[in-house]
Parts: sequence; structure tokens; C-alpha cells
Amino acid sequence: MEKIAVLGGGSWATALVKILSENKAAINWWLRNAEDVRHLQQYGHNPRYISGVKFDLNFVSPSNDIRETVKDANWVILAVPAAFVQQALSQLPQDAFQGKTLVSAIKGMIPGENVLITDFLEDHYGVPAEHQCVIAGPCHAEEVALEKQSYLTIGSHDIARAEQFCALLRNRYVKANPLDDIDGIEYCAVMKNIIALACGIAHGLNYGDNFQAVMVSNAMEEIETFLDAMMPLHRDLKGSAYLGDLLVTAYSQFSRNRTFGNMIGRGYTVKSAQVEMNMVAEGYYAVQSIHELNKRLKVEMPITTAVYNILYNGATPGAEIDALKEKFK
Ligand SMILES: NC(=O)c1ccc[n+]([C@@H]2O[C@H](COP(=O)([O-])OP(=O)(O)OC[C@H]3O[C@@H](n4cnc5c(N)ncnc54)[C@H](O)[C@@H]3O)[C@@H](O)[C@H]2O)c1
Ligand SMILES: O=P(O)(O)OC[C@H](O)CO
Repeated sequence: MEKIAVLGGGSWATALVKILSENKAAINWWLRNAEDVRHLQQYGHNPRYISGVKFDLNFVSPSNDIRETVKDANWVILAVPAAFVQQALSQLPQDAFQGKTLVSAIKGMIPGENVLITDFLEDHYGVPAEHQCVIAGPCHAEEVALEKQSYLTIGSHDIARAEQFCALLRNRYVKANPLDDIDGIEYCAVMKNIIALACGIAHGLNYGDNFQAVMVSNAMEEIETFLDAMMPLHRDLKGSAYLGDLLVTAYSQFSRNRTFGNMIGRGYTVKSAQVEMNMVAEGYYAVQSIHELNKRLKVEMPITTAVYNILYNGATPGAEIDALKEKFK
């Protein structure tokens, strides 16, 4: 039997534990909150996120001891927001992941270091690139809970390893496919969150679907320009791990980033939007990282720049979106 450690207590970790445990893998599940662990052990539900999902505790062992959770696992899935990765892993020794496959389910970068999660794991924990996978694709935890048809893409330099992980995920409502462009899909997942923030901001300012469609079309060009400058490769951005993920985030009622942007467009401060959400909009942190990286690349990224100016430079959302309106074709 596969032994899988899942790290994180939010919506996505909860959805992944549902998928994997229903396939009868043994899951050690680390949540930082001891109260949530006790609730899960007693009632079989995560009290905070997608709490309608009931777990079979014959397959799921919740714990708030991260060392124990990771110890015997051959797969370790990281599903905490990027901003809290360093804090979460700080209790682990540097060789904690030796001989294991690390799977990042995170769509974000390490703030300050401005590196992808896979690069962070290689640099700080010595996990070789070929021992890593990422989970990509347009998939909201809320729809997994409802068992709505979903598609995941598993990126890895080691395609056989990615295929092995796909096999652990596939079920009646989840299709999973391997892909070797691990860095491309990781960067794209980071950038789509920034675009969803921009879509939310525009919506909050009362722009409609016509404008959003043009925003998303321009965003695809912005993502392509950035990826080509950062890591040139012939890739088909029409694939669901790229365009599909952008679309679900930009349009879905479940999107954290769009919701956060919408509040900013309606006049909330960053702090009040964060307090009201209870969930983490990765794009808030990502825009700072991408802005920093682009100081070196110097490619044209008008949407990213507008979101950065609004969130970090005190620019007025109305003025920034008005400026974009003139640039878009
Ligand atoms: N939710 C989805 O549908 C979905 C889908 C694909 C990928 N992801 C990615 O999964 C990752 C996890 O996001 P999520 O949606 O599960 O989170 P979430 O927004 O549902 O929940 C927030 C999480 O952040 C944790 N948290 C909040 N403040 C913290 C702090 N100060 N220190 C440590 N942890 C703190 C909470 O405990 C909780 O686990 C993100 O990178 C996200 O982009 C999410
Ligand atoms: O759509 P968001 O902003 O909730 O982000 C979650 C996932 O990345 C969707 O694939």
C-alpha cells in the first residue's frame, strides 16, 4: 500500500485527502491546528474547510506532529499556502525528505526568496528535481467535494513518476495526465492568480464580461511573454494546465483570488479583505515575487504591474484599470 503524507489543513489539502483516501491509499495528514486534528479524529470532518467531506479514518490519520507524519511516507504532498511553507517545514530536519517523492500542490512562490516551491525544496532540503512533482490544472477543492468532473495535470521531469502519481489520483470524477513542463506549469499557476486578482478588481469596479474577456486574452499574451523570457520551451499554452487554470480562476465563484480582487475593487483595504476571506489569495504574494523577477527580465507585463501598483504602491484601482483599458486591444 502507498504511504502518503499530506501537509496542510486548508481546502486543497482536504480535497486531495478525499481523492487519495477514497482510492484506499494510507494517508498521514498533518494539520497545524491541534483542535482541528481532534475534531477530525472524533468526527471524520475538517471543521474549517469543505467540512461536508467525511473521511474513512481507516485510511486517514490526522496529526499535528509533522515529523511523525512525514517519517514513513514515500510520497509527501505539500498543500500549505506558499507564504507559510518555510514556517511549516521549519520543524523538520534537512534530510527529512530523503528517498521520498515530494509533490507540490501549491500555486505560489516563496515570498522574499521569489523562488518556485520545487526550487526551494531542492535548495533547502536537497530534494533532486527528478524526485519532485507538481499538481496543476483547473481544479477547485469545492468542486472535488461535490464530485464534479475535474482534470489534473501532474508535472515532473521524471514522467514515469508523474504517471505513478496520476494513478493514485484517478477516479470516477478525476482524470489525471502527466506532463514534463514542470517549471512552466508552476510559473503559469503563479501568474494566473495575479490575473484573477485583476479580473476581480475590474468586476468590483463594475466592469462587465466584455472587458474581462479582453483582460483574459491579454493575460495569455502576458503569461506567454513571461514564460518565454524566464524559461523558453515550445509549450502549448492552450492546454488545461495553462489556459484552463487561468479560466477557472478568472471566472469561478469559488476563486479565492478573484474574490479578493473583487473586494479590493469595491474599496476594501488589503487587510480587511484578508480578514474577511478566511482563505488565502496566493496572488497577493505572487505579484510581488513576479514584479521582483521582472526587474531582471524587463518584459512588458501591464496587468501584473497594475495589480502590483494597487496592492503595494497605494495606486487607485480605478486609475490602474482605466490605464489598462487604453492599452488593451
Ligand atoms: N483551494 C483550491 O481549490 C486549490 C486548488 C489548487 C491549488 N490550490 C493551492 O493550494 C495551496 C493551499 O491553499 P488552500 O486553498 O488549501 O488554502 P485555503 O485558502 O483553503 O486555506 C488557508 C490555509 O492557510 C493556512 N494558514 C492561514 N494562515 C496561516 C498562518 N499564519 N500560518 C500557517 N498557515 C496558515 C490555513 O491553516 C489553511 O490551511 C495554495 O497554494 C493554493 O493556491 C488550492
Ligand atoms: O481559483 P483560486 O484563486 O481559488 O485558486 C485555486 C486553484 O488554483 C484553481 O485551480
